[in-house]
Amino acid sequence: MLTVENLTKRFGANTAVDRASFTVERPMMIGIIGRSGAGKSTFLRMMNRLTDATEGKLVFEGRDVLQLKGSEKRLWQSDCAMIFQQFNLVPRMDVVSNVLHGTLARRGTLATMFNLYPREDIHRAIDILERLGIAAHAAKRAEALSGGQQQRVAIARALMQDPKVVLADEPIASLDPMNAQLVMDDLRRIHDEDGRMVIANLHTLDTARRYCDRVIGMRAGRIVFDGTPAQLTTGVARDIYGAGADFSENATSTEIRDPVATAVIRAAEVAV
Ligand SMILES: Nc1ncnc2c1ncn2[C@@H]1O[C@H](COP(=O)(O)OP(=O)(O)OP(=O)(O)O)[C@@H](O)[C@H]1O
Repeated sequence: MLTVENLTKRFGANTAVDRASFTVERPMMIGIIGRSGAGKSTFLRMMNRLTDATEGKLVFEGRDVLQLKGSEKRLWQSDCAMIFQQFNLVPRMDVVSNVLHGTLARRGTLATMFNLYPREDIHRAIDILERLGIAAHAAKRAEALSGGQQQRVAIARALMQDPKVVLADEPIASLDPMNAQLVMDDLRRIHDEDGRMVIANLHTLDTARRYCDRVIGMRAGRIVFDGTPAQLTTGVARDIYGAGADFSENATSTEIRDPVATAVIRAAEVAV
């Protein structure tokens, strides 16, 4: 369903992504790992057309999305929602309006200017917030929420687009371990329950191993590993990160392993 062929991005003399190629046969959860500057963000930005590729193809369900223009490109961007490290919400706007922003691509300018949303969209936004356990915060300003809650609002906004693919660029890099786990659980659920493809850039190995069906390792713009979490041994990881024999996986660990405390947080949030 997705074929990436020799995808390349150059910024002047710097090759950020260098002839990346891989194929995905069915929706799955894919983690992309690699050190800072490896080209992970540039890859995601090319995929949803925030950045133009220099060369190569990216074929999704039979169409090279790199060739799409105008309304077709906007439709693809709606099919391919993106979540960012810094949430990118409108801080002073309430949560439900932030979620409704996920419908912007298919709404008219006037309706957008005056915040006119169809009733069914408002109900759907609240249903999505409920599903993510944050409906109790619907009327609050986004800036009043914790980082983890804000990221879940960003996920709700993405789901509002009913996307086929969710791209997440370091979705947990700004979160504490507990909130990181809540956000990763939600990303996994929207793959498991909805069948959406999720591609997440992750800065921690243990998260990639724990949540992803497949892991792609990038180093200096190239794909140097593509396999299952089980194949991602410490030796392979050392290679991806270009580290020496003293490489410690703990340095890339979020230690998000406390299910009891997570359940307590979820229950407390629902009760608020
Ligand atoms: N807009 C840009 N202009 C020039 N160079 C850029 C631009 N965006 C990225 N680069 C360069 O491309 C390379 C890959 O950057 P990219 O942000 O994709 O890496 P990354 O793996 O996502 O790293 P990080 O985890 O730090 O975000 C880097 O050398 C970076 O400096």
